[in-house]
Amino acid sequence: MPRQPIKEYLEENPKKVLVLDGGQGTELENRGIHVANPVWSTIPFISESFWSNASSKDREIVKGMFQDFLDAGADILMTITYQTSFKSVTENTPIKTLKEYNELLERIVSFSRSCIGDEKYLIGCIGPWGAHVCAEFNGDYGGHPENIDYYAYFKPQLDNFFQNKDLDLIGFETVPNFHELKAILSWDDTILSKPFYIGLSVHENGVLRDGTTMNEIGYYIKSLGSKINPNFLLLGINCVSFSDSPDILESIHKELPDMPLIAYPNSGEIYDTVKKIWLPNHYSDITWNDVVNRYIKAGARIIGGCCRTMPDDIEQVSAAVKKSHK
Ligand code: MET
Ligand SMILES: [Zn+2]
Repeated sequence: MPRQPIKEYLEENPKKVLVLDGGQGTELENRGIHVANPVWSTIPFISESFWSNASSKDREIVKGMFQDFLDAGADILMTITYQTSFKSVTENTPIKTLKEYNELLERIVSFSRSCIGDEKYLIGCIGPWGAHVCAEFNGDYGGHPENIDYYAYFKPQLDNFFQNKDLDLIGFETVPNFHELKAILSWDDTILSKPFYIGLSVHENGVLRDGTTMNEIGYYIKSLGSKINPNFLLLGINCVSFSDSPDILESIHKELPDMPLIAYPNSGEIYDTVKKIWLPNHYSDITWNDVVNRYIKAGARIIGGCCRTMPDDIEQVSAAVKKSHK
């Protein structure tokens, strides 16, 4: 077994920080894949030619992206499965059965593993319910978010990922709603049977997108006490504003000082949904080095980038992490 189990690695090396890759969906878009469709960055994997034609252009693009993140210094990379829930895939692609869906996930995971080799860690990435209903950035899960059957939504992807030995960690990303967070934390280690983390989607002003404060989240997690799933390894933030992210991570650390954290912000650019362009980040004087140092002081153990962060960003994260290890 070339990789030490990630839980053991984090426990035995309390001062070490792992470098995560950058924003994959937006990076594939930069490289020419048209991701504007209901299953977003899953799209290249839906076409049979991706699998049957070894020199398919999309295949080269995905491989090239993984290689560039590896060259930038990533220790841990993600499968491109943010919008690959059973519901999204079966409603929007020719894939209709559980058998075909499982084949799709197995192909994606084993392809990702072949791109990154056996030594790096691989995260099975799972987008929130919000990714299915376009609500990751407003947390609006309708009138009765408590009645949504989150388990039914996640189950096919979870069942598949939890039995796949190529995956070291499961990532619930961009979770914007407190009811969804509580649902995930209510599942025990028979359901969530391998290490997982939760990345929260947090507004610039520091509250979860649905308005829940970090204090309420901290209080809730502490109240679970020994009932907490032992596979819950890290809590953190992803796809939040680059410049506000250190304050946000520090606020989580203040509530839960012993919790290992994960942080991977977006580039800080804002997407103009009308003009369909990215508008610049107004705080470009803040560097990755500053951000990474503040994250590490606040208990971060995995650091990388989300949407619109590129290999060049990961190189800067990696340089800052290396300096901190000296
Ligand atoms: C909307 S956040 C998207 C996160 C996902 N891991 C990606 O970069 O593709
Ligand atoms: Zn993102």
